[in-house]
Amino acid sequence: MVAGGRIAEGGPAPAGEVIRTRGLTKRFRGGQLAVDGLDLAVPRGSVFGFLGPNGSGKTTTIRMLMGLIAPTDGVATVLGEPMPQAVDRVLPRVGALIEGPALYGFLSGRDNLVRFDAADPTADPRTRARRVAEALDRVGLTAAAGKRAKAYSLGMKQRLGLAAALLRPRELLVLDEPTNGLDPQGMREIRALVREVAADGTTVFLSSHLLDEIEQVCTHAAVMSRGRLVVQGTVGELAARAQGRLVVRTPDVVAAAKVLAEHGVADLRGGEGRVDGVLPEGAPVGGGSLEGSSVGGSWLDGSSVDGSSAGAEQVLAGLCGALVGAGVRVHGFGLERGTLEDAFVALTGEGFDVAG
Ligand SMILES: Nc1ncnc2c1ncn2[C@@H]1O[C@H](COP(=O)(O)OP(=O)(O)OP(=O)(O)O)[C@@H](O)[C@H]1O
Repeated sequence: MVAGGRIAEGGPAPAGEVIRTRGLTKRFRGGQLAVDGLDLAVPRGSVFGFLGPNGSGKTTTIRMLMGLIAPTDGVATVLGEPMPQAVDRVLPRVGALIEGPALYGFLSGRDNLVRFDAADPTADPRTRARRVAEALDRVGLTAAAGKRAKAYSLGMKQRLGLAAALLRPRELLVLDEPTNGLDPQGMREIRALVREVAADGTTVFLSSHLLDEIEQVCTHAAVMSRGRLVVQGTVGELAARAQGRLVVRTPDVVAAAKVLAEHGVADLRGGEGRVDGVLPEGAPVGGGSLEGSSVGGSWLDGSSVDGSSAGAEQVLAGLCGALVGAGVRVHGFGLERGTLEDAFVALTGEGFDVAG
């Protein structure tokens, strides 16, 4: 599919990718490898969460995507254009909020927006007041529009920054940790805004170190760890598959655990009428073997997601057959959905803040 491909007129689904990188790499002068061979694909129309612990390379990636710094190696395409080469053509189509908005504290919220709008050579001065009023309304700052920006709370400043990014219709909105430092109410406001913007058809790319934020607002996610992409896919795929635990309901707990252990199910836990455990990658099942791409850490390469569910089903069927064949009474059998947090901790071996 062509990167940045346009939606066909009247076409039902968003087509193409708004961001695509190949081998994108940034090594800073001091030798620090901040981003290491990143292959990222952000589908048009998605709310794409770029997740990773502090220092994992998110901001550096965003700065390369926006043409603020040049990559050491690799290529980045944004809205179908190469970056940073096409920065002048691409940036007018992108709203960005990176490292907090650059506001004049002594100016009112409204006058800050007037200033942003005036800095845009393509913005018609005759319709400026209307654009500014609409942007203020959109982020809920109409009542506070006359207040100096330095008197705004952090959440209000972020909303004003978003209003500035949304003064004109955008195809892509890029937000670097948009809720960082906000209280729960401020976070809710920003997340609601992100959802609204996305519902209007703008693709949103937002970085975060908060898992539940990604779960709440994003359709897709990519996980960074130490400059490398660990995984990317839809949020549903990530949560559902990376850490699903097999749950067997049975009165024969000991016998069931024995059979499951023999078939490679790990981390077995027995309880009242139930046994659960983890399907390991490559576990032998019913004489066959589990495909490497089906379950476990390595399946999420972004390309084999659909094909892998058939593999998982086969594994489950084999296990169920083995239990029944061994005389275990199976009253319930299935995979329990893991949370995104389970998935990411398993994939990165790192913990996350899950506040918010
Ligand atoms: N200008 C720079 N010079 C040298 N090293 C840098 C520079 N900018 C970032 N780094 C390093 O690159 C790595 C990635 O940083 P980056 O800011 O991209 O991570 P991040 O995931 O955005 O983290 P955070 O959430 O803390 O912003 C870190 O080790 C950081 O110290």
